Amino acid sequence: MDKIIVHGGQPLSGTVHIEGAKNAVLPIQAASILASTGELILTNVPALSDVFLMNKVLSFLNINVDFDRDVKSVTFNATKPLGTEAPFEYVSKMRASMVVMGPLLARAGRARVAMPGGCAIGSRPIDLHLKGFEALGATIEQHDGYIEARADHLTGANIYLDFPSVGATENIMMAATLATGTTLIENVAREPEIVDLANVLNKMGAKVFGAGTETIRIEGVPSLHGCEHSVVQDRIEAGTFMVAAAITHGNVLIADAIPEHNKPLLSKLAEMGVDIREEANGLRIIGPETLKPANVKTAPHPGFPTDMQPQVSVLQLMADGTSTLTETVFENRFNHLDELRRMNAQFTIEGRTVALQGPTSFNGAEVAATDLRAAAALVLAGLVANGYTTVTNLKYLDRGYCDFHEKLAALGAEIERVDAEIDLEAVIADRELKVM
Ligand SMILES: CC(=O)N[C@H]1[C@@H](OP(=O)(O)OP(=O)(O)OC[C@H]2O[C@@H](n3ccc(=O)[nH]c3=O)[C@H](O)[C@@H]2O)O[C@H](CO)[C@@H](O)[C@@H]1O
Ligand SMILES: C=C(OP(=O)(O)O)C(=O)O
Repeated sequence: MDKIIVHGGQPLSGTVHIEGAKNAVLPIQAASILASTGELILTNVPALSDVFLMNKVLSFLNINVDFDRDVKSVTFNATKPLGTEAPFEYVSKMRASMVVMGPLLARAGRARVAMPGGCAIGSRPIDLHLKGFEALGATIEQHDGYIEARADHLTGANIYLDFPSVGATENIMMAATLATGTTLIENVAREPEIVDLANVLNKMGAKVFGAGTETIRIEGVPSLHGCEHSVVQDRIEAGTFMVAAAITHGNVLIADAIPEHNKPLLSKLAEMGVDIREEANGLRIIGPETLKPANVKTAPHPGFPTDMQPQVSVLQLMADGTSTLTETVFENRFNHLDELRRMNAQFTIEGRTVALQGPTSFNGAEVAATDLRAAAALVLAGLVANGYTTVTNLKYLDRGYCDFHEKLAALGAEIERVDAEIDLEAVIADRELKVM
């Protein structure tokens, strides 16, 4: 496995292009199950390990999947009879493979999916998904580490989610597209990725109304067909580069960023003294000399995204004073802080809130990613650290960031990705030779 080596201290400048969103493309890939005629053709698909894994799950279900990496496009053909089982081998590697359950149940009347475990950021139960399927008329059984849902046919129902879960909203919404009658789901997730999924389903012939609001209504239809769709931009990747520009006193145009999707982050950046300029083709982020402290609390959309919490903790640690950060969505999403402590971060955690003391003079160190956004946060800290930072466990980074180090290098960062076996000293010696 590779590692990233960053030599901190370079201000970033230039333009960075944002990929299609991981959290939009994964459920949309799963939606291909619903197309009993025609092909689903997706463009703006990011080349991420999660995307490849979801393609493997779909191939296992007997769907033809053709990924053309050069043009970032995937074509799905689900017209053959489908398999109905997503095995442990896949689900254990990626929880998001759970979203095949709703469409499989709707299309094939049966879905057997390995029980997803927890992960580094929390226990992540799926009770809301299952309650939704039951309300639509499915019977659920759990044995031998698998969850099995069955229904001869699904019938529309009124469903209230105790929490606006993204995955449960997607799974139930997809199941309901082929149910008989009307389904009303209340207290649903309102993330831009939910809206993107609803847009695809409607292009496929579904009747989904209200995505992006607290209530989604679905009028069931007998069948769905293929269509073409370009995946929405990744607001979390965009936000990560915004933080990179802000902490390095940089001047970076985040091309194709969608300001409405990043409102909570942009509002915090402005509060902290970052200069934000809306331009014709994106958002320009100019980092100030001194960042002001600000308090952040994560919440479901349109609240501050938990997927930006680790990255924003680095921003807060760079601010001139103490900031608080409260995580309300996941019960264990502060793992990156222990690694940042090894780089000289000072903080105190009390329950779900951490008080971060800035300004931090980060020191380079060898640190290990514990999850996807932790990996990004550690690279960000490396960009402003004194000396060299080595970030290991890049399998997490590759789940959600495409060409991350190349994009940072193109903005002026001194960053390389090398084989884990290569010594830091050898990388430094090589770099000094190149500079001479
Ligand atoms: C692939 C994808 O889109 N992943 C995103 C999705 O994950 P995911 O869909 O798993 O997140 P959810 O919105 O479902 O989870 C949010 C919270 O609800 C809890 N919960 C969820 C379902 C359930 O049945 N019961 C339950 O208690 C979870 O444990 C968690 O504490 O939304 C999260 C919250 O914005 C993001 O961090 C993830 O990046
Ligand atoms: C937590 C995340 O993803 P997942 O739900 O796929 O683990 C994330 O994207 O930060």
